[in-house]
Amino acid sequence: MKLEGKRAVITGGAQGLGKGFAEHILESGGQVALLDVKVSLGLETANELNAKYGQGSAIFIQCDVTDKERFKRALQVAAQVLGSYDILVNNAGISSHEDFEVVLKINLSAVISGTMFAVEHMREDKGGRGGLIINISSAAGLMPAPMEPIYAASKFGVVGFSRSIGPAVESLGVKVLCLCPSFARTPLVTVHLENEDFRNFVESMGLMEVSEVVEAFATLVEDERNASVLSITPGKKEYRFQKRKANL
Ligand SMILES: NC(=O)c1ccc[n+]([C@@H]2O[C@H](COP(=O)([O-])OP(=O)(O)OC[C@H]3O[C@@H](n4cnc5c(N)ncnc54)[C@H](O)[C@@H]3O)[C@@H](O)[C@H]2O)c1
Ligand SMILES: CCCCC[C@H](O)/C=C/C=C\C=C\C=C\[C@@H](O)[C@@H](O)CCCC(=O)O
Repeated sequence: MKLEGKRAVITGGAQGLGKGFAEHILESGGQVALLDVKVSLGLETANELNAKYGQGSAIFIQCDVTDKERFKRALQVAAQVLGSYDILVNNAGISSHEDFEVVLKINLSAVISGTMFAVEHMREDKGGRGGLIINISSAAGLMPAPMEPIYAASKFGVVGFSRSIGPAVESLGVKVLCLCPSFARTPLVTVHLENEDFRNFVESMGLMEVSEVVEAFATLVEDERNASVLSITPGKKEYRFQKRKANL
């Protein structure tokens, strides 16, 4: 998909990878709505992006994606303010929490509800204009992560969901893509780097800059292969599960 003139909603867009994806869309001539629980940071980021890319290019909407009604309403507000939206990036995520169900709610359930809401908005058989849904999983959605088993469960879930729902919504003009980065330099990772074991593990895998993940995101969006899963590790970008069997 060419991004010029396209309108995107990005969950967890106040910082980190979400902010990086927003910058890429804006640089390509699109507009963005950032949804996040962090209100002052979200407003600050939207102001920064408007100053850089032109007033009206970015809006911020406060939203906790685990609250289904508010998430639905936030998407409706984004559609009203932007005119519509062509892309939803389900990016909001956390690594760990004392209550494992919170991790599953943010990292997996909200990806599912966001996808369902966006399909309803985009579906061509009900007057929509089609679109792209990009779900952010992780390398921990493709391989075991013994340090974070619940996180890994949520991210494996995102890969399985994206590969399954993509073919199911293709006839509606909607494609679902999935991105699986290994470690990147964002607050999600950097807050833990003082822990020596964690730091050693990250160093053994390598730590990407946000720009390397954004470059992979750009490839995924441009290629627009429905139900595809793109893995990005330092210096290596690779489509996984290439051979799709017939849709059952
Ligand atoms: N940074 C990495 O190394 C890495 C690697 C692989 C995958 N990921 C995934 O990429 C995504 C973005 O991660 P990041 O590294 O930018 O993290 P981050 O912590 O820097 O940013 C995540 C954003 O999500 C927001 N968020 C959290 N819970 C939310 C909720 N309930 N509702 C709305 N917003 C919420 C946060 O406020 C924050 O702004 C996550 O899904 C993460 O699992 C990150
Ligand atoms: C197997 C590949 C991993 C892929 C990257 C993943 O998506 C990103 C994860 C980001 C953060 C993970 C943090 C995990 C931290 C805890 O397990 C803990 O070990 C950190 C130490 C706690 C502390 O003292 O801060």
